[in-house]
Amino acid sequence: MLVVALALFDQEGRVLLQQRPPGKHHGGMWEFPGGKVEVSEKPVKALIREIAEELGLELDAAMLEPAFFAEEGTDPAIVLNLYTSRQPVGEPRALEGQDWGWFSLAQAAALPLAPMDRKLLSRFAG
Ligand SMILES: Nc1nc2c([nH]c(=O)n2[C@@H]2O[C@H](COP(=O)(O)OP(=O)(O)OP(=O)(O)O)[C@@H](O)[C@H]2O)c(=O)[nH]1
Repeated sequence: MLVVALALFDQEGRVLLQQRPPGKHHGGMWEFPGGKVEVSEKPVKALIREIAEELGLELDAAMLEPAFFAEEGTDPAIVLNLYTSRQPVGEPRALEGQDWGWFSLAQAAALPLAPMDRKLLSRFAG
């Protein structure tokens, strides 16, 4: 299964993270916003769709830079492709009622992060 996510940075170098809903897999843990790529969907299009659904932000493919990936050897295996964007995009809105915030890399590392998101975050710090 392919999942795409976004590390969106603000002007101060803080990154946007959101909290997964309780009751879901890794519920209550923090993650980069994003979601599953549907069959026949282009990964960048899936990311643009997910960010619009979750945060009400209209991104453009040209704003998205492929960064790192992480994988989990579950069945089915999950590959999480992370993109970055550092362009101003306006004020996010939590359209799914989720908690979210801007965090320095140190603040982000102190949160309870979903496992692949933690691996990906560490790539920025290192
Ligand atoms: N972001 C993230 N997702 C993970 C990790 N491990 C893991 O199995 N996943 C799975 O990857 C998928 C992420 O897609 P999603 O954010 O759209 O998932 P979701 O729970 O909203 O699922 P849904 O669309 O079926 O309601 C989920 O199935 C989630 O359980 C992880 O470490 N980080």
